[in-house]
Amino acid sequence: MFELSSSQCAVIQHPYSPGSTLKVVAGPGSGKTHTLLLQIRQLIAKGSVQPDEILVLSLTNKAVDNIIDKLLDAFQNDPHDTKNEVQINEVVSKIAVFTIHGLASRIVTENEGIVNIIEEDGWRGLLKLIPPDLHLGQCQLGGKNSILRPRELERIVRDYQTRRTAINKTSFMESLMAILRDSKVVTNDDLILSATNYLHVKSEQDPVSNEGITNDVLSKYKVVIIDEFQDLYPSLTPLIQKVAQNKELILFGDPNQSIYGFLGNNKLVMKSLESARPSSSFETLSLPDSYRCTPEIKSLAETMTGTRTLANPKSTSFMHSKPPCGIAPFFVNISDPVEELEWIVDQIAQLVCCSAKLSDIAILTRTNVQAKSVSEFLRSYGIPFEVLNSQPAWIEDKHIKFLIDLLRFCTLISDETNDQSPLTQHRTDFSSVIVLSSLRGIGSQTVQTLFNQSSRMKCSIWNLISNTPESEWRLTPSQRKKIKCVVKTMQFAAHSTQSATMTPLELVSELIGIAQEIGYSFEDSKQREQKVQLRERIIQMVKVIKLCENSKPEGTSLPKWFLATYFDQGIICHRQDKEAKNKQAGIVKISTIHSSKGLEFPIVFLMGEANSKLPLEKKVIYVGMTRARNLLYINNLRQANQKSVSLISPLEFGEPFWRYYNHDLDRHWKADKNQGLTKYNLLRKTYGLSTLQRTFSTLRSCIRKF
Ligand SMILES: Nc1ncnc2c1ncn2[C@@H]1O[C@H](COP(=O)(O)OP(=O)(O)OP(=O)(O)O)[C@@H](O)[C@H]1O
Repeated sequence: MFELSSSQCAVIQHPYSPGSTLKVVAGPGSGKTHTLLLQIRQLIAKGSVQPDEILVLSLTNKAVDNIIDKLLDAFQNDPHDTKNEVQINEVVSKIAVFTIHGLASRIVTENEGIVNIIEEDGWRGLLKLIPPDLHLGQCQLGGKNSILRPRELERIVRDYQTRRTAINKTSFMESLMAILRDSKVVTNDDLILSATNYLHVKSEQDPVSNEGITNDVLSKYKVVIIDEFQDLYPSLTPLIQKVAQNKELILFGDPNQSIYGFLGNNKLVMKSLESARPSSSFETLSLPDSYRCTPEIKSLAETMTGTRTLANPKSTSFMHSKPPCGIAPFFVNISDPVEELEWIVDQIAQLVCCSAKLSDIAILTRTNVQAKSVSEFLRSYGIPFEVLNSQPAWIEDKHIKFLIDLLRFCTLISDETNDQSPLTQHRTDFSSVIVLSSLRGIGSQTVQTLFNQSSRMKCSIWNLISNTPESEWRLTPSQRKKIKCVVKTMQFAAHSTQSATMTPLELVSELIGIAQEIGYSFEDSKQREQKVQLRERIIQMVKVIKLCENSKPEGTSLPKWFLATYFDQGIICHRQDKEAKNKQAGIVKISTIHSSKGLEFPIVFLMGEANSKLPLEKKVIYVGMTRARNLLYINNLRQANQKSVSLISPLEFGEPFWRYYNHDLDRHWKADKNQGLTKYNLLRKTYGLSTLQRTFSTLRSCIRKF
């Protein structure tokens, strides 16, 4: 365990003070996350607050993942703590760590039941409702050749809601709005707004006595810690203010790493948080140290992006920084994308022949598409890799998404069947559209006809198909037959999936069975590799349902609790898997820069243009560059005419660098030049590098100089 700097100690020892705000401004690699974790530990150790009185929030899953990942370690490494492992686990499990949207979702679900947070899939489902050749004012939405995309429909709906466009008030748009309203379909912004309203309404009801997350937020939590404050955007401000009311608010972040500026101006949020409390209760501390990047990397990152280094106005102490490593970051200008990837593979081969492990290396890209092509390229060489997603992969899987939609549909049907009040009626509409439009043999036309007929009859789609005789459905005989089969299965499923005695595994098996029975096709997972992947993701889903089973409050059904919390619970499982993966032999990490935020790697290859003049882009580049501990390669693809820094092969870095490298990573190091070269030759054979012209020339020059 390392010694804490005086700036870190100042934050950790900061006394608990209700109603105050502490803002900790910390540069990359200054130990922000580490300090945040130790501060939580200290607050509990001093008895200022109990573990279940601390709420930690962040905007991204990645940041939450990172905190959950390290929280247990921080407590286990406390030399003064005499608790055993079980007791430590218990303490850590009481600390609430959520994304802001995860917290909002829990509050809203607790108060009004299941809500549908609409994402791309949801909009895609709604697109199926649009009749051919539908004209709305200036816009033509439907038609055979319509290329309306989910995002465009989202924009049209938003504009229509706010009456910003000249779209006529048509019965179609009104029915679409009704579906969204009655099915409680919300966007992320709506979710934040509703959660804020519930907190306002509940805080006015006296006394606050009931159990649940809303009351925990209002009366139990004493300290609210927000990590990565630079990611907050204005529409979150009212919720944060309400959540932090009367509590100590601690904000950690780095304005230079604000890469979500496109969501809104973070400075406005910080201003309103500052002005909400008297200035005497607002304190700013900074962590100016730099434990991660070599000075070579840090100063290049600052010069290239025009970032100002953090000063520590309050501290007169020595600023901690790593000593120089002697190797400056490399600029590599390769104009051909394939050549660029070939070059990276060759460098990886050389690096692992020296002292690096495959798991030390990260390739950071600007886009997901670029990350995908890098992963395909590495796969073709047999190089093991892992793509770091901002969300656990199972949640992103379209088949799993369907199973979740199906479970939501079953649960809502069950509610609608048991409660025919106007509030519950129509809640199934959105799910009906999403589920029906994903089934084989049920085309957009069938969904549109049912939607139009139910709108005219002023009943829900489910009500229409489950309660009226099939002869009244305006469908063809074959369409009727299919819908009849869906209704029959779903009526049974609405009952079976809600059974209190069902185990998580039984629940998922039941869902898969229902999906197949109603005509959902898992067919694109026919290939062995995809089948294995889907099976693994289904196992993930079962694991998360198991976690939900353990944390489920009394009186809430498992499906409902899962639907409300699977996102956050999924992150916990993601962490357990990561631990298992880390134990495997080394794997190269591939990630977009956005998903790499908060992480660090000994060696980073940064792909894409690095010389942008746009302020937001500069911040993205800054984040990418500062993920590297020791070696940074900037593949400045679009700047092919810019002069490259002359490249040195890793095999030529020399002993002092590799000694430095191993010391930095706390590894034992044994110099052996020849072994490195032999290994490189072996790798060339294994990965087929010898087929590459370029590699040959690098290799030849490398052998000559060795
Ligand atoms: N006092 C210390 N002495 C030595 N190393 C430290 C110290 N504090 C933190 N570190 C190390 O510095 C590295 C960066 O720490 P951490 O990830 O907490 O930084 P961060 O400020 O959260 O970075 P970023 O803002 O880029 O996410 C980690 O490897 C951590 O173990």
